[in-house]
Amino acid sequence: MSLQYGAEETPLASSYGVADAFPKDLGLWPGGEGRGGGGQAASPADSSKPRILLMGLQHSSKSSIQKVVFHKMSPNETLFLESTNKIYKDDISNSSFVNFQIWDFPEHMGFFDPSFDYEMLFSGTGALIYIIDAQDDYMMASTRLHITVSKAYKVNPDMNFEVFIHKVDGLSDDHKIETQKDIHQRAHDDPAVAGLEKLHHLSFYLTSIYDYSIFEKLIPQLPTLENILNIFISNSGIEKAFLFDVVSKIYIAPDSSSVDMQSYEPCLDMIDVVIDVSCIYGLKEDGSGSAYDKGLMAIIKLNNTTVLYLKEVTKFLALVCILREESFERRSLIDYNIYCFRKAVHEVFEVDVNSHRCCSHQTSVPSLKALAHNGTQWNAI
Ligand SMILES: Nc1nc2c(ncn2[C@@H]2O[C@H](COP(=O)(O)OP(=O)(O)OP(=O)(O)O)[C@@H](O)[C@H]2O)c(=O)[nH]1
Repeated sequence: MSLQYGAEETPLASSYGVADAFPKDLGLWPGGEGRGGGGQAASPADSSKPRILLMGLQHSSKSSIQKVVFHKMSPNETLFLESTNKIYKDDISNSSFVNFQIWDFPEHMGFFDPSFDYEMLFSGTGALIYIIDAQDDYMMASTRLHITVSKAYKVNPDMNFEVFIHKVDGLSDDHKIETQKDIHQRAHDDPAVAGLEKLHHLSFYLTSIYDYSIFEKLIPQLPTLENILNIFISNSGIEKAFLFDVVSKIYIAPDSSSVDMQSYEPCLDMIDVVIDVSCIYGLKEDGSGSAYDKGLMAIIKLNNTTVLYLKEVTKFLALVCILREESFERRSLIDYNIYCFRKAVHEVFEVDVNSHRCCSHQTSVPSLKALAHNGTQWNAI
């Protein structure tokens, strides 16, 4: 999947204008705080970053998804989250490599009120993710999904719609498929939705915070990065490699569906060790500087004739490779391939940023083809 985001540069002044049109008595623009770290209750002065809107019935998991994916909350801790009663706006750009806003919109706060300002909510939104709790009776959620997408489509036909059939960890494989089919069928049978051409392509995904699925769906660069990582590994004589976001520890692996913990854990530990040592001995005496610098690298030889090799890739990403000692003897070639890999990753994010800047409509995630045109070449061992 590639999520697409709107990239309109909405002037601040007009944001103030439309925000004022929200029904104030519903308490959606309060001075009060949103819950949890990192975000805030939405205010009229929102920036024009690409925006993803999370919607769904109460307890469908909007906040859990946001916290687990972007705030390192462990899935079990989500059991203690309180209900959200304001729009909760989260700016995902400072702590990670992804760059957009995600809004948790509690629809019970007036979405179905006749005076609700749909224009304000949907006009600046690039993607709407509707979450359906697969462990609950999903009839009501399906109906609400249809109403929501048809209202959103009227305001903003360019918007992308994705449906997460969520909490599938509790379902058997057969039950998952049945549920997906049923929800899909209902969407296409509904005359309100069936008439909207774009919604023929409404995408449904099975997700859970207890596995990798939710990360995969929320980080749009993921498939491209996965492909680049595959190309790098197959040309470098490397056993395994992970691309980690050093802050959140979200990782990308060549075959993410079958990551074995015996490879993953030492790589994760290595990042912690390197950052810890760097924090203790690498910062200046007054505490300034960064524990994760450009050019940072580390090598650890293990007692099983393998080597762990860590290299900085971007401000937020580190590549950690596991390779055999004899492969590591050709380190200069590996370094050259890492250099190509690094360049390719930078291009992915540059293309993304540039397309957000340049286009006035929807932008898509760059493909590997685009990277190939830019001339990155890999040397094989
Ligand atoms: N089994 C399972 N439970 C989940 C999953 N994701 C979230 N939950 C649980 O679902 C419950 C509701 O989650 P919330 O994130 O508070 O739901 P919400 O949509 O933000 O709820 P409101 O703020 O009331 O609208 C919590 O108890 C979570 O632990 C999942 O993938 N699987």
